[in-house]
Amino acid sequence: MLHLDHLHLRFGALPVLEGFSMDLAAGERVALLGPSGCGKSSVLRLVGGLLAPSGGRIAGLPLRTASVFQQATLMPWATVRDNVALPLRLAGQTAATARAQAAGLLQRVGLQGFADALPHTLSGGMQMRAALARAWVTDPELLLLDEPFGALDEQSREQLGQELLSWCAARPALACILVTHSVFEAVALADRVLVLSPRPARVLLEIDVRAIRELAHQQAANWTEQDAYFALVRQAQQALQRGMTA
Ligand SMILES: Nc1ncnc2c1ncn2[C@@H]1O[C@H](COP(=O)(O)OP(=O)(O)OP(=O)(O)O)[C@@H](O)[C@H]1O
Repeated sequence: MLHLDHLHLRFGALPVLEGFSMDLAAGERVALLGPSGCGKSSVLRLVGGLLAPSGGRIAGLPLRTASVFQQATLMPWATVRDNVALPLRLAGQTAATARAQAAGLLQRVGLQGFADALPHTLSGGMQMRAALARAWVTDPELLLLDEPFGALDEQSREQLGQELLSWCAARPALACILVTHSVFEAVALADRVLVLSPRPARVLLEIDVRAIRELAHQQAANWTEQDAYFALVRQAQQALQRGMTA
């Protein structure tokens, strides 16, 4: 579906990407894991059209793309429902239709009862739920997630991660790129993990989480899914450490 082909990006004299490539199939979740400042968010911003590459090519970008960032970035003066309804209003739907759809989504993310609240009256986790609802309301084909759970406590991270998985499970064609600092989150949420080098980012290691989970299923008697999970986490951690010391 999406092809990033030898992307180059500089900020002034700073080379951030020098020939970065990756592919993403429809329905696939790919996590980008890498040291701080290596260029993960820049990749997302290029895909989201917030930055233009100085070289290379982005092909196969779907029509409906939605982004969620570490900050919920809700409009402070609008109710939670109107925040979630905004993408539909911008797409030309009537206020009544957009609000009705937003209300359904708010229920889905556990924010029923908060539709008329202003964002500042919600906790960080609740604001992030609203931001996810705002992304989901457009029924995107591609979801760009930039450390969406980074500012949350562990329990909220876990809960929202599970909600994300169940949302994706109900939409088999939805593809996601998830930027995260957490090896655990990457392995738990992604189908494929790309471990990136320090800037300029290049792929040090690609882990196919699905294939290894499948292997664990086949060998269930002596290798559980939990063993596979920790093996993957160790593999990613070692690749990150090797990248840092290379
Ligand atoms: N608008 C900008 N102007 C100048 N430099 C920038 C800009 N945005 C990012 N950079 C620099 O580009 C590099 C890559 O930034 P980016 O945000 O993509 O990294 P990252 O891997 O997402 O980092 P982190 O994990 O810390 O969020 C960093 O060195 C950063 O300082």
